Amino acid sequence: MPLLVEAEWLGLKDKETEHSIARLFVLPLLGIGVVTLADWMNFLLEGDHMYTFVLLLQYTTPSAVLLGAIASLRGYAEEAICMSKSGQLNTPSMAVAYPQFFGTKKVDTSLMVSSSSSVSPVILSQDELKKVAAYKAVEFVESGMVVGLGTGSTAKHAVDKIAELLHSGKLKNIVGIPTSKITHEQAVSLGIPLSDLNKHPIVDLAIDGADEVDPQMNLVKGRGGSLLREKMVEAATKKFIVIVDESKLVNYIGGSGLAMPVEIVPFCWEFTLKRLEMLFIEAGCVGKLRTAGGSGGEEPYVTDNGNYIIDLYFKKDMGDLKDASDAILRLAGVVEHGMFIDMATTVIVAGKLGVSVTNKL
Ligand SMILES: O=C[C@H](O)[C@H](O)[C@H](O)COP(=O)(O)O
Repeated sequence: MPLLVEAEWLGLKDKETEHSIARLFVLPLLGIGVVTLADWMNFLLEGDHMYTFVLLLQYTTPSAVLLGAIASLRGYAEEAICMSKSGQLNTPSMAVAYPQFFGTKKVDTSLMVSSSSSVSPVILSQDELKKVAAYKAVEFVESGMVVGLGTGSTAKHAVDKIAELLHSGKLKNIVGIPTSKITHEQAVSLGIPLSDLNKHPIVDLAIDGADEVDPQMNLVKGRGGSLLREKMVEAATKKFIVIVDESKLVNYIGGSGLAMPVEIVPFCWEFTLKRLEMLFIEAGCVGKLRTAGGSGGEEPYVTDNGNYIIDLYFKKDMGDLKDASDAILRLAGVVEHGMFIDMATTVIVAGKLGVSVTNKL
């Protein structure tokens, strides 16, 4: 019986609490009830107390309940969805389970069925979802490729996986182009051969996270401070795969209410901040200098390129994104902004109901 149903009986709202209560209390009580009823109706082997005991044990221990939930992974499916340039979604074309995340050799793939089956109640943490999206993206990496290595907590999983495949010999002759100093350090520590855009001006494939993804696959990036190098590398790539967990999906750019970063030169940054706010006065835009470090955390955050970041917060939709982009870039003092408009070719979203792969045609 689906766990969600029991949770609904209890009138619970929070999904993780629902699932925990359902797994740890409701299901065991139901199990006891079913076994007791079966015993009372003489459905069990008469006089075989050990058999009854084992049945009760199976249905009441949390680990057994958890194993049942893991088995229900068969409902965890992936949909490959094609999206047209106009942003219309077409019918899902394929469905498989999460082999790369749970997938270790222990997974019984015979349990995997299509996404049209039941919805799995198994809860993944946000970091696990990021890993699912990242591992899926790495399936697109082929030997001999020049690969843009993104920055952030999601992209980090992709870099780890690429290194693992290189060491196991499943991938060969990969050249990585890191999008930040921190990714450079990670890749060096993992032994991934690296280069740069000077030597490799054309990148085959880039994999990176994002802070927001809108329905047209436009992005906000740079809350981790790496937007400039990311944009340089990802503008030079043939295929740009964005990897996110579902919390990053927004109806419109700026729609999360969180920062849209703009990298600026430090010179007279307050002047640039005010000019940025003025551009979007109708959208209720407020700008803040990003700070980090210092004894009180009040020192300006300095990017890998020696610049500052102004984080813009919008109360309303900023309107046409290309117009907004042009207006920002026309301001002297602005180096780059974190809107990645029409750049992603594939978006991989890992959510609690599965992972979707959306390609821009
Ligand atoms: O500057 C940071 C990058 O744009 C990241 O890709 C972005 O902030 C997403 O990071 P995360 O995967 O940690 O959410």
